[in-house]
Amino acid sequence: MTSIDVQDLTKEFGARRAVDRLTFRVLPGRVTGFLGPNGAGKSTTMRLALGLDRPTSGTATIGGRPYATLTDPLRRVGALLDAGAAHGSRTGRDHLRALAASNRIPVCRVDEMLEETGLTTVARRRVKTYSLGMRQRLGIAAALLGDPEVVLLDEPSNGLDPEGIIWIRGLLRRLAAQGRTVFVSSHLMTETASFADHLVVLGRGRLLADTPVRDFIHARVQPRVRIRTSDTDALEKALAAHGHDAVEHADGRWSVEHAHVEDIGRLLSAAGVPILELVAEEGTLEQAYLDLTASEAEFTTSTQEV
Ligand SMILES: Nc1ncnc2c1ncn2[C@@H]1O[C@H](COP(=O)(O)OP(=O)(O)OP(=O)(O)O)[C@@H](O)[C@H]1O
Repeated sequence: MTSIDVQDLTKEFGARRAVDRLTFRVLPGRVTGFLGPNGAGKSTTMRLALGLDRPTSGTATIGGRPYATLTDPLRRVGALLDAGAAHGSRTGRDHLRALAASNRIPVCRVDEMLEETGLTTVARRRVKTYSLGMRQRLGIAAALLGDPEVVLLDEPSNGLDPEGIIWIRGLLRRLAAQGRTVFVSSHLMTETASFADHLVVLGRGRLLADTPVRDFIHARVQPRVRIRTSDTDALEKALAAHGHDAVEHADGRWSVEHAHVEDIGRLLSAAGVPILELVAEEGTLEQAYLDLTASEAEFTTSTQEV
């Protein structure tokens, strides 16, 4: 099993503590979203995990070993940190061929990855002529070239157009379904909610949450049910009998706060209330995240969710 293990990790830049006694694990078979506002320490944590920077204290290991000690690291761990990393005067294809050659990766992977990332038609163009989105795709192709078990991507949706964003979502889901360990940083909530199963949330270098996305939302945002009926008296009576308050809106719909659609649907059905519309209004990751950061002061490492 190849997990990423971060243990009591701290990184200081002069007097500034960018990463503060961070402990979490990123497990295989799921996409873990790495969230936090600008400057929270996400990139620094990824750089430490990849051995690009030295921790002040603590450890970050991959499959139990520091990245620097891995043999054939590109075949174990694929990373996208900076899409500008490719040499501008090389073609995209040559960039990948050079990486394959220096990492003992079969050259057939180059064309496969160009295809996978939608770059086949521009593969013979120099990288300096690429758009930001194309560079991002090339960075992802490079990360996946060695067929790695562990994938770390820092803001992979950067510069991608809507079609690219849909593509990356599918790609991340596929990588996790293949059993890989997929760790993806972002500061875009809706985007992260669309691909992540699990979340690690940072605030000012500290761990604020390490929890499944679903639990993260449910713990912070109360669900609501919206109803439309042709018999409002029966609706109000049935809800009141079960201790629910219904609020009528100008458009004729009713809503019930703090309620699950399964419960409301069942009780209205049992009471014979005609239902024209029944909608679950689940909280969003954005609402949950804002709730968390608003109460950030209450969170310490002793109350973190694991
Ligand atoms: N090489 C460095 N020297 C000094 N300070 C640094 C260095 N790298 C990062 N920092 C500081 O560490 C903190 C964490 O930065 P980091 O880039 O890890 O955050 P981030 O969560 O990735 O943010 P963003 O979403 O903006 O990329 C910031 O205050 C940043 O200014």
